[in-house]
Amino acid sequence: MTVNPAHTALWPAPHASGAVDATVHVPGSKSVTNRALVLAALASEPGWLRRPLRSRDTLLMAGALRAMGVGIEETVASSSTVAAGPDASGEAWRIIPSGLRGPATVDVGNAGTVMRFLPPVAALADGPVRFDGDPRSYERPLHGVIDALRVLGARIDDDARGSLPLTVHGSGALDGGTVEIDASSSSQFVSALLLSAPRFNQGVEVRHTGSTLPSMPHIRMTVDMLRAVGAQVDTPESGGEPNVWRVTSGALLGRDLIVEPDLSNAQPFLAAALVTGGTVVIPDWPARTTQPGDRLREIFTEMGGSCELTDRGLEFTGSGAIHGIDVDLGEVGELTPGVAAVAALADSPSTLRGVAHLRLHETDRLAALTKEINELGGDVTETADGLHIRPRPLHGGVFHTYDDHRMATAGAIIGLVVGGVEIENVATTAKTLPDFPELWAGMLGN
Ligand SMILES: O=C(O)C1=C[C@@H](OP(=O)(O)O)[C@@H](O)[C@H](O)C1
Ligand SMILES: C=C(OP(=O)(O)O)C(=O)O
Repeated sequence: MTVNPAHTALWPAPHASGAVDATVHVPGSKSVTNRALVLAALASEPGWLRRPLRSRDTLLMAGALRAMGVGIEETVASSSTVAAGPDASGEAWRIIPSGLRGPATVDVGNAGTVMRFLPPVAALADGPVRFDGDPRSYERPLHGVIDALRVLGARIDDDARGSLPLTVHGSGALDGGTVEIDASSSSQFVSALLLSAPRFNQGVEVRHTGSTLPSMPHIRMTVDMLRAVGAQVDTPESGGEPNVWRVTSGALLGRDLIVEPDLSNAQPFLAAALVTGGTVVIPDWPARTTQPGDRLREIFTEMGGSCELTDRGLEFTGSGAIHGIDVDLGEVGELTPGVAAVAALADSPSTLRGVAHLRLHETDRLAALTKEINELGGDVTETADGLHIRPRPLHGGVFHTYDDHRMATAGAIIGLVVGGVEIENVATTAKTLPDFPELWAGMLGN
């Protein structure tokens, strides 16, 4: 967790002069966009992706698939020309699968979805695919995917043993079969193996052997999206053995999918309503979703707000009071920075649990949140698996972000009600929400 000297630009976090009252159109989900790109690339016919997220992580995914020979055409569709209905107007990507090619080079940046979901795809290519990325990507766990792919028949050179950079020597096909993995450090190991498994000769049986498994909603998202393109998937929730997922080998359909707004990226805007006692509406909030951000309705209600799903979207209102919370965030780890920011402003202490694996996210998020909130006058301590947050009056100062988009948005939440907060490298939000400063200013009527 080091401050990046190349990114010392400071963004004065806008202060809210009163209760916010805004409607915020949140761009598409990173997790849905990147899964949809992988599944469309593996399909046996072209497909469409409408309202995709266009951000660093998704452009890296698209670039990597293109490098392996997949066609991705970016178009803007008008409401009168789309088959999927009027809601599908706007940006649309047409994905044209082809035989996956190597040699190719993939830049994963610091995208967990790219570094974990693509090595199994590369194993199906007909030549070597070299993976490299940001320095932090070398530190993020990848061994679960590498070891599993070897068991399933792939040849991989991982110079650094279990992490990036590495080369997958694709041979045009992969046996597949049964594999045991410990996915306690990232659910993305499981998702990665399941997503490509319909194209493995024998499909896959993934048996998770670790003591914990984070981010179950993201695994459900993988399973739902696989089924939506015609894959047969057996899961613990559909009557199978606990901790075992099976995907049958078979062709995938090309579909026409509208990407839901990214509900985890809706978090700072909902938090703005909560901490200023205002109202924020997020249009197109899905009535049913696997996105972990949907848990915000419950978490932020417990912390003092109230919400309702109406024809306009999710209408979230703060009461003026902000309460502490004792919550296990293991299933929804990516919400932790935003929950911690609100908790630092609450009227009672909070305990956030179940998120030890966040130490290996974009940065060590537990250390970063502790340091940055405490430097503004807060009282946060790390526990073995989370944070204790005792609210204290905060003051202005620089909030460092460690190349972590969710640190930047967490700092912005605090800056709404604490004068003089400056966010270092707010541009890091481009990982999943490139227009964050503009959306934030728009919410505030600036
Ligand atoms: O599969 C996905 O799209 C994700 C899974 C989660 O990863 P971990 O299980 O590694 O926390 C989450 O934190 C990440 O933002 C996105
Ligand atoms: C952990 C995150 O991302 P990644 O997909 O890189 O794991 C995140 O977005 O909070």
